[in-house]
Amino acid sequence: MSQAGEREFTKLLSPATGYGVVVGLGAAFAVLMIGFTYLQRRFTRFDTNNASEFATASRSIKPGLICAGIVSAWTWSATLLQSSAATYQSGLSAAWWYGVGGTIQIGFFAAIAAKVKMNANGATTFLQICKARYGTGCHILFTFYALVCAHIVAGSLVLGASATINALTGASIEACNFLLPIGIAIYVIAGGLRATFICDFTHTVILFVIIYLFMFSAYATSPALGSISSMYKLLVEAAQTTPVEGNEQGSYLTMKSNSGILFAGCTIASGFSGVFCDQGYWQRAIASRPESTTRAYMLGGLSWFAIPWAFGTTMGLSSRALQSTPAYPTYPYALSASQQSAGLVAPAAAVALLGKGGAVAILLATFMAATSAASAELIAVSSIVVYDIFGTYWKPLSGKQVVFWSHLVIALAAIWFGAWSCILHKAKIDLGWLFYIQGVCLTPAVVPIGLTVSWGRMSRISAFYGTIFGTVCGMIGWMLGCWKVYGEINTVNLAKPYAAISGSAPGLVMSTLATLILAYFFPGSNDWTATRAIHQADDEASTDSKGEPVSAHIASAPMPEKNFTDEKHQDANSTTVQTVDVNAESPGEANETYEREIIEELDLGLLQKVFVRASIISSSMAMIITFIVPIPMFAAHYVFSLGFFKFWIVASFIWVFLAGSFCIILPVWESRVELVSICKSLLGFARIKTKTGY
Ligand SMILES: NC(N)=O
Repeated sequence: MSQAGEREFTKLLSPATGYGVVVGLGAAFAVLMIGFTYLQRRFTRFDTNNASEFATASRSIKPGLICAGIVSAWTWSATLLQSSAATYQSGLSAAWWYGVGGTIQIGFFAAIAAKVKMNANGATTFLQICKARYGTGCHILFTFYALVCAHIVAGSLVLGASATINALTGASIEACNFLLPIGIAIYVIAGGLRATFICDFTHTVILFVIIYLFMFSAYATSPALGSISSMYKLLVEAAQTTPVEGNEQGSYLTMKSNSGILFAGCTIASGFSGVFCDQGYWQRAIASRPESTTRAYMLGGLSWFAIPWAFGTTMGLSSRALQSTPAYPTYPYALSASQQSAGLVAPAAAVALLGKGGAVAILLATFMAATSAASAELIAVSSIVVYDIFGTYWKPLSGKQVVFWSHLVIALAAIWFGAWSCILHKAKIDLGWLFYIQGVCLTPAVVPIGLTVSWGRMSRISAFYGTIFGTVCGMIGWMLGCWKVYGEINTVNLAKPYAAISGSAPGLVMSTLATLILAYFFPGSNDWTATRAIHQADDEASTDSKGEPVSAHIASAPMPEKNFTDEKHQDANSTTVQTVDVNAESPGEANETYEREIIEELDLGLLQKVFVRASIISSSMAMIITFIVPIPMFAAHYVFSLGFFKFWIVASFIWVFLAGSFCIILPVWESRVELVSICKSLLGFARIKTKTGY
């Protein structure tokens, strides 16, 4: 049993290693992206100097890469660290609930994404849809929510990663707060949204490999644990020495956990707000091919579930099981409350399982999680600022101006996120705090935003006042809950679970009720003409007949005749491959025209069917993972037998392997033609270079 007291984390790695990972890997990704962007410009029809390619990847991404992108963008530092911390505290139910709390929203978002394609396929941000439907008041309100969301997400990504790097290596938290987002900004600027998808893919591959590594170590190879049975035995002992209050028999091996259920409520609220208020999610829905958006989101949601469930279970339980062993980094003490809240449960397990190698692996996993999600966040913020603030309230922007301002905003946002994370750190706000507060702050906007793209009855009044009413109820509930349950309203108590749920539940429920009631009495016109007329800024689309730029926000320019041919023509004499557009003069025009083809070819009837199918599948999936699997075990007060625990762990292995296949193999398979073509072109190009000597 661990002694009472606390001490600092043993640092197995040097600060130089910490800086090396942050700066070195950041630079490696930047080089990769610059190389990728070069290949993309040279051998494909897509050019990142084009505004819509930069912000929406020309709406052409295939489902496998979208799936990897969703998994990657939704795998935050918190997904790894907070799921493990909650499992350490409440037992294995918490990892399941963390998975539920993030997955069901992605399922519902899959249905909403079909509606985006039907009703506003030319939009770049969800805020443009709000503006087109409701006007300025709602646009400003939801822009505020989107920016609050970006700040909470960015803070938790950067702070979670910096705290882990600091605990493992001693590198300064403040320095990491700046170095992480700045390194990410460099590669995002180099490659735009398509580049972040490619980086997401690379990150996801590395992340899954590290998850497999820890799972095999915990359940098969580690001398300290090494089998499911020995994990089970140590957890039974832990329940005797440090039982969990509110769990059946104080056990870590039960779904009957009061703190687990409370965590479920908080994580579901936090997850809904993190999906619907985050432009990063809409950006991905907009970036995908219309016909595959929903499938990609479904696959993404199911794949993502494996990460908190499998990783949280493995690392949270390993940390609990091994905390009395000398290899544990705070031995002979358990982790303090502040160390747990800072997200150090998984790093502690990694070190206890694999020593220095484990420290390096968790460092890499945290870095990958933070960078891939933060890259999505940087693009999201730049889209909001450029399209919804500059383009809407300052002046119309041409495509070139959009790209210029996007680059500048990404660079400034990266520096600001560094400063913002330092402010939070100085205010003693950490990953756990931000996790609980996210639902409180953002749930009132979830349903009004979701219905904006999907329900014709929504009106300016129902969206605006529904959100405001939910916000007021949520804030009152938050303060009252904190005061009644914890006795005093202060920073620490406000982010405790009962306070958080007293704020997020009324925020979600009351805003939903108010929105529905107001929409009944003050219905909208069910007219989607304005949202379907939204078009993003591009070199061609944003210039009117006199060559003047038109609004980057809504340009209802008529669609041009199709003039793009998708074929790549190989010049037999030069052996170099070029994208040839028979009429377009520049790659920018090629992007533009390709995209317009996609927009023109939308089959609304088919998309409506996709919407209905996605709604049915996501509701069924939500029922299964939220009620059918866990609730009977909760109601029966079931404590896992060794046999059932083995089944549970094997199921998590299978799920994580399937998820890995979706995210790693599918994107490569789908792009096999392009990959082979680029490889052939590269080989041909290299041969010519050798022959001609330049
Ligand atoms: N992305 C989350 N909720 O971990």
